[in-house]
Amino acid sequence: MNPFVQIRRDLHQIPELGFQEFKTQAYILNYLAALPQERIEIQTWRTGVLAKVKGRNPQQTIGYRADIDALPITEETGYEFASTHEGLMHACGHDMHTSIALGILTKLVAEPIDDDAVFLFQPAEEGPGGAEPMIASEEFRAWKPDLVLALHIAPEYPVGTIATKGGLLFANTSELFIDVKGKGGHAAFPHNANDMIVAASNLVLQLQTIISRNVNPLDSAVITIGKITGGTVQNIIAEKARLEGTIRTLSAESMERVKSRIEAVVRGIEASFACEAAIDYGAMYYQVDNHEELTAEFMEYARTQSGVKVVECTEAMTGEDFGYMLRDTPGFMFWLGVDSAYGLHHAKLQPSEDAIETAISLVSGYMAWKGTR
Ligand SMILES: CC(=O)N[C@@H](CCC[C@H](N)C(=O)O)C(=O)O
Repeated sequence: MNPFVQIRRDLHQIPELGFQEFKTQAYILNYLAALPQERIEIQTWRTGVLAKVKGRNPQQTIGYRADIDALPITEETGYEFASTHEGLMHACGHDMHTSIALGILTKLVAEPIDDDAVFLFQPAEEGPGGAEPMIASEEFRAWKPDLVLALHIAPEYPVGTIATKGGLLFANTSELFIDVKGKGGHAAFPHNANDMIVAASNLVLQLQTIISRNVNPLDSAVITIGKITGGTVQNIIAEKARLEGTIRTLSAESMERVKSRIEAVVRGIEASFACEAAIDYGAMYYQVDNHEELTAEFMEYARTQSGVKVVECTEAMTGEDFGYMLRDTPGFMFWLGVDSAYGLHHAKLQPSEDAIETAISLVSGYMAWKGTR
């Protein structure tokens, strides 16, 4: 078996949430410690790792970023190597991302290039966001790359296909938490209470009218409420309820417009249900804006590689805090086909492990081509 498939399986068994990636960090550090050390320098930052592979005659630093955190999902893959952490799963492919990054790094240690390469094993992509504070850290600034790249697995594409485009690739995101508080009471006497289950249900539906009635149909936006909690038992009117969701827009300006409409709708719910409501926007991610020339150059390079099919895709409403790295440093992200019947954030996501070798060979080849004179 390809050693990086085994690494992916090891990581798959120990999924951890953002900024709690202690075992994952230890795994990465152990792996790096077992490599020949002459060209490697290592720093840790919170639960992340930064690893430099020194080049033979460096004129620039090429950055490669992999996110390492997991999601609060109970796995249903039936894998022999399923998650051993109850309620947590690598359901967004970050186990694949991390093993691929270790594979590329290993290749550059064995076959050094001229330029320095910095590998950023970044915590907390799913939330609350590790890229922005990592960029601000002394550790990152000491090794700031001149260009940076990353990939994300794509269940909908076959293995061997990569997809990307210059310019906007992923949306602006903002988490959304809304708490409503009314008056609880006996289920039989609704007129003596203010039922927050009914208020929250109305709110969910009214939020969707922002997308259908307030956003220009030619400018896409998404509001998804992924979780509703409230109440205690079936025959007590709920005093409180909480909606948890996310907002996606194609520009920072439409994010502001959507938020101002959310605030108006929430004020309306307060008035009509005689309740109090509080909005918290949680973590926000800046759009992933691929550098036009570097992306075009990478796509051209990838087209010359046997077994690689390059697709020019459209932008997607997914979010990625890698957008902050690209706001700071030129570079790009691309989708890596992994051919899974179940999509990202699904309990049955099963990315094809054949894509690990494809990605290691494509990206290490590109970095060698870009970083050797
Ligand atoms: C690639 C991917 O699936 N990224 C996540 C990023 C989540 C950001 C944040 N927690 C939010 O929900 O807004 C995504 O859901 O797109």
